[in-house]
Amino acid sequence: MKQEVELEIFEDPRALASGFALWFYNFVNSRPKTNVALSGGSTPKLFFQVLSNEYKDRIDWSGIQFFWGDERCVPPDHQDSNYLMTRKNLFDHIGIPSKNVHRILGESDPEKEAQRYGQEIGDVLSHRDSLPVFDLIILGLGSDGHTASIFPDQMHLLQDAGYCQVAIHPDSGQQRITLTGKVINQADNICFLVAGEGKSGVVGEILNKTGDWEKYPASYIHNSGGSLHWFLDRGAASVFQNGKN
Ligand SMILES: O=C(O)[C@H](O)[C@@H](O)[C@H](O)[C@H](O)COP(=O)(O)O
Repeated sequence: MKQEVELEIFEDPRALASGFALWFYNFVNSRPKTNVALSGGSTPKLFFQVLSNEYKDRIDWSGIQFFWGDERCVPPDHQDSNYLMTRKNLFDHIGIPSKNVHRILGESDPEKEAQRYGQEIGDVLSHRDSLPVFDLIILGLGSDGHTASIFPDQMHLLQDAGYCQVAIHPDSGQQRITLTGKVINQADNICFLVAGEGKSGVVGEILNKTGDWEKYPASYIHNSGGSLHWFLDRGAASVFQNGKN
């Protein structure tokens, strides 16, 4: 079954962050409770800043359970930590109960933590077809086609039977913990946030199914039955829109 992609294109990264913040506000306010998995990366950072500046008092934060789609295997005060980025740009500015923040313990033994976090997800979320269901997963896209921490040389993580696994960044060798493709694709809503011309080639290939699209993990993210949204800025959308690749 071919899944429709809902696409929104904004002028620049800041407009994209504002547009997605409005979408997020409407989403969480239309439901009593939300389980969301966050992403690392530069666009989510802007999105968190907009949320804390403009939506701080307009969202009932106690109704949201925050998880992560991936984390770097570093302590929570390390500059590479996705948790630290979220804390600094969002949690430090809003009233979020600590029981609502389900962080990946990047400082723990990676294999054990992947197991533990998978168990935590399994315990908190409801299930469909024996898999936990996120209401929303926010994803970024690397210029090599990776998403969460599923890299092109580790495509097996798309199909892995676990909920979480250890991944290795192909260039730096840094260990990561990532949700597997099965859990990502079980989400009710998946939102890619992608900004910048540097991503335009890979975005064009994935959305037009041209070139090397089959080699990119992000090409295999489609939540059967759910909604798949791509939020782009003009730079990231340029090749896709011109149909140049
Ligand atoms: O922790 C991470 O690094 C990610 O979750 C990763 O998948 C990221 O979203 C992309 O690499 C895009 O990152 P940018 O938005 O910074 O380009």
